[in-house]
Amino acid sequence: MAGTLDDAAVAERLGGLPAWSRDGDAIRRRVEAPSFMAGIDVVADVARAAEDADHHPDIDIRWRTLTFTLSTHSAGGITAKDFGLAARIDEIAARHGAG
Ligand SMILES: C[C@H](O)[C@H](O)[C@H]1CNC2=NC(N)=NC(=O)C2=N1
Repeated sequence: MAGTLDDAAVAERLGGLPAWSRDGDAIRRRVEAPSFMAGIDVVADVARAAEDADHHPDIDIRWRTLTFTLSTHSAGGITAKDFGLAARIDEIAARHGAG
């Protein structure tokens, strides 16, 4: 589908984002926050970044563990937009002391 990255391009970009891995038509990372509320703050900042980018992750919250899953539904796969938001999520997690 137009805009989707091929397997080699996905693998190359994942090389620059070591916390992320591929799962089919999506990329995913887990974030461990220092506390439940710190995790919620991460989610709130990611939500703002997602709105700015008009690109929205799936988010799973389990106490201090957050899982972010990114895929471009309109394109039917992984695009540069997913990697752009992944980099933002890494910055936000680091700012909140989450890893
Ligand atoms: C109209 C709007 O741009 C689209 O619905 C956007 C919104 N956020 C989105 N987020 C994601 N992850 N995939 C999309 O295809 C998508 N589409």
